[in-house]
Amino acid sequence: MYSLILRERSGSFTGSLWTRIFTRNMGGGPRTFPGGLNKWQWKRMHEKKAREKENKLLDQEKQLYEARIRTEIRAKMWGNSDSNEKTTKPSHHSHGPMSPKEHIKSLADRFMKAGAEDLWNEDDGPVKKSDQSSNSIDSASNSPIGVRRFVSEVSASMGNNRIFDRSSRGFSSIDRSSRGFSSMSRGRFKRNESSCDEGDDFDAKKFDTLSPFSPKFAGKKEKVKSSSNVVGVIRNKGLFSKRKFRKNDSSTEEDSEEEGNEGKMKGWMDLRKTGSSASLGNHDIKLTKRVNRNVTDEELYPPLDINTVRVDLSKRKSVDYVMEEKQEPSDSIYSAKRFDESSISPLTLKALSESGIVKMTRVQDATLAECLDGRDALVKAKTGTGKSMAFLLPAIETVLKAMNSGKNVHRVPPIFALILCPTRELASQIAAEGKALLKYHDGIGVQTLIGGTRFKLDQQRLESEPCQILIATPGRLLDHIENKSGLTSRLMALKLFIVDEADLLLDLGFRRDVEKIIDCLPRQRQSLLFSATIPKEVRRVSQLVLKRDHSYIDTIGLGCVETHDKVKQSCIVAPHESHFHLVPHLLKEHISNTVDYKIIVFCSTGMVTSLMYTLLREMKLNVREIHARKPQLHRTRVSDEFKESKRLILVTSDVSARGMNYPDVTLVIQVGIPSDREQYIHRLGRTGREGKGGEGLLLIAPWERYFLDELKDLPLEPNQVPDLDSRIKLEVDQSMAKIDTSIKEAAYHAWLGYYNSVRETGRDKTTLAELANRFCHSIGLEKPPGLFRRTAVKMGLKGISGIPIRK
Ligand SMILES: Nc1ncnc2c1ncn2[C@@H]1O[C@H](COP(=O)(O)OP(=O)(O)OP(=O)(O)O)[C@@H](O)[C@H]1O
Repeated sequence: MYSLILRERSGSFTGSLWTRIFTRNMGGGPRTFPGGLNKWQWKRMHEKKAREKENKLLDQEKQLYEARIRTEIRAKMWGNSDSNEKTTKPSHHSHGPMSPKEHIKSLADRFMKAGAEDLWNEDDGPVKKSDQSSNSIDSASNSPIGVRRFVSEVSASMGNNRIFDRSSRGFSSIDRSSRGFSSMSRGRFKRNESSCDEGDDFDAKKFDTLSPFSPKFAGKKEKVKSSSNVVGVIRNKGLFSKRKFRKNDSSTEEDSEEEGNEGKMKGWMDLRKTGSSASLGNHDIKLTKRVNRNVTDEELYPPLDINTVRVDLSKRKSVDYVMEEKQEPSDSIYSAKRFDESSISPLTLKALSESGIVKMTRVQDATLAECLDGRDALVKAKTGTGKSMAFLLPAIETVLKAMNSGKNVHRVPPIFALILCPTRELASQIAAEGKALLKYHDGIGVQTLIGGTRFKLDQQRLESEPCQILIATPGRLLDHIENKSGLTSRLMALKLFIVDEADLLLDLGFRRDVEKIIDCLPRQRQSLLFSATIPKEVRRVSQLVLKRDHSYIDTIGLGCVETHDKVKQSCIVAPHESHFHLVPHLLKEHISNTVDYKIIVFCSTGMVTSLMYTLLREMKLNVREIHARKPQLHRTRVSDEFKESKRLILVTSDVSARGMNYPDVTLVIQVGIPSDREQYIHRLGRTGREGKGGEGLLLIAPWERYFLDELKDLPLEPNQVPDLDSRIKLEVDQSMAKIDTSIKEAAYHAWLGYYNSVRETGRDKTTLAELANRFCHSIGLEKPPGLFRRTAVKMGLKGISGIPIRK
């Protein structure tokens, strides 16, 4: 994320840039670095702190878990046998020791949540019995099925859309036969496979790389036909072997720590074979020995408990099933449920029906009841499927409830719902949607706090107009909090905290600000996180905001791609020098084939956006630009115009990548690699909204091909490089020649800054300098413009040949 910020800011490396704080690229205004730190020291300090905090959280969780397991086993060893279990059995929710039955059941509950596999480590799987097991137990009961495989089956029987409830309320499942099963089993390996539409057969090989307990490892490869079969297998073999707490995948320090542990692990693994059920790190050595002495497998895995689990699972019901039951086509974004079947207020219903909104989308159906219940939730749903409404409706209900509670004795007018989002345009868009929903609710107001407006005016507006729902970008909100504008006391009554585009806001670039904001919010509150992409790391750090017993609601489904089937995706790999020729060609081609075209062109930085816009304007195309360096008034005007228009091209940086709802976009072109896979998905998501069709095109240079690996599970078709006709070439060259050198120089600097911050390209500075020079020539600059010495030092480019330094 930081690199993203840098990209936006790196359009021109002027002195003023480096004296500005690395605020959010999309929202915040300038702030100075406290303590006289420079930008890099500031960044490193924050990254270090964030890492430390994460590690601390993980350690705490680990310790708690270990302590509980130890207590449970100790209780089991010393007298808590089956016979007296009934009298000594503590409540499931207490922190006291559990009986073996409860222990196995609670573990089963944890592991059998689809999605829980994110929390497993590679070795999770059943204990592989010593030789005699393979000889003495019949093959059906002895199949060395992995926990992953078991969950896959169980998950499959629940369909693709799921609600995973961390509490005992759980979800329901129905047996949907092998079709669902195979799609779910593939889901867990989505990074390695193309899509959930791939063949139907469950392939045991897929487990080979994941678990030493996979069928191949055991010398067998078998297909599992029914979940009851699997349950039987698990009952006999022991379901759970080891749960190691996975640390931050990206941290090399932590990686090496885990590697170091591997040797030790091997030692205790041998012991473990004799019977431990749930184990953790080296602490299980002791535990396993005790289990070995006193407890039999029979006691640890009582058949009755597995049956209970089976019954439990059969009660759970997936969202998918609900959809099928109500005859809704599986590719529709809509559910069969109507808003008037829910408990939202009649005045909101009136506003909805007036806008022609009757049916819920799937994400709204899947989340509304949960959110209205006051539960915390982490929600994942595809782009353009109505997530904003899914959180605005509970926000309005929360406000109504709080205002009618009779406890309204606040000294200052309270803010009951706070919605955090990454960009100014998105905040305004959500506010507009909120206002439309509140049309008939007198006295309830939605307001925004976003950068680019005057601080004092914000303050006056907040004081003079009703504001029970506040929508803010983190930077500006923090400015208000830090400047003691009276906002903190108004937030003390907060009931609901919502983070839209949660993965971006919990990423390192924003996380610190989000943490500071959370520190100012009451602990007793409901929190909801929404995004179309939720990488594993985000699921982990979501604990910063959510309660431990939050629900994870995923309407996409494991193994199903996060992009829409109706959006055709393709990729062109062409030399970087040709990109400025190819883009106009591709635009003209699309325009000639599409009557009501509406195109978004994403460029990697603000200044490259500016250059592309100027070129297209020179070529007399109907084009507009938005990026962070444009004044807010311009950004708002263009954004509104693009919403309303047809036959228009918007050239933009990532400020428009997330959440923006521009209806009926027919084509999205991404020039150069996006910052990551998630950003690709969000940019692409500007087309194909509300279940409509669209087209996405990624244009990259041959040396950017490595990025395609990140997208290999998406249906991205390779396209031929189109033959450029000489007229277009000439037109581009002539138009480029007319563009002011300062725009090109700024674009060169921004380009260099962007690719320097991309890990893969930033490592080899000499190659980077060469590529930058090629880019420089392609935009008509004779030689690369010099960098300030300080800038070159900070970027690690001082002394690199091809990087001139300004005198
Ligand atoms: N139930 C509904 N019926 C009809 N239209 C709806 C419904 N819910 C939302 N919409 C419309 O769908 C469009 C897309 O919604 P929204 O912008 O909330 O999508 P999103 O899931 O938040 O997308 P992104 O992931 O890009 O942020 C909006 O125009 C919204 O008004």
